[in-house]
Amino acid sequence: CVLRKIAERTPLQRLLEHLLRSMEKRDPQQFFAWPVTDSIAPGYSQIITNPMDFSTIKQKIDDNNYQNLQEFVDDFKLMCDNAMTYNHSDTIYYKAAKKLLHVGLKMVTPEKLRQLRPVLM
Ligand SMILES: CC(=O)c1cc(-c2ccccn2)c2ncccn12
Repeated sequence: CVLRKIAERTPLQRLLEHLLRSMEKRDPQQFFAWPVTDSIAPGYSQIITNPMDFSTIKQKIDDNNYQNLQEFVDDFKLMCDNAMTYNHSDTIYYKAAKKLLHVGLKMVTPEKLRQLRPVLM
């Protein structure tokens, strides 16, 4: 039979998956769940050069593509900034992005990180 290598998780991957789940909970309408398409957002791919969404972040965690927490936070900020670039400030998407950015960054303050399994910090 083929020996299957069970995907073991590094401590960083476990931390990032916890943070991702917490951030996704703050997006109940799932505006940020999947890549934004040009069909739902006309001209999106011409305006936003570096698209990002939660499903892409999840894939990067699974691929062990993040070397550290900062790279993960940078993608989260990119995702929110893209929405605040493409969408006008009076849209639900802009407002959702602004709120999500604020809430998400509070999750990764040193104080909050220390509260996560202190033994790991
Ligand atoms: C994140 C974002 O910019 C976005 C998500 C969506 C979206 C995401 C899921 C379902 C419906 N719309 C959207 N629609 C129009 C313009 C922008 N957006």
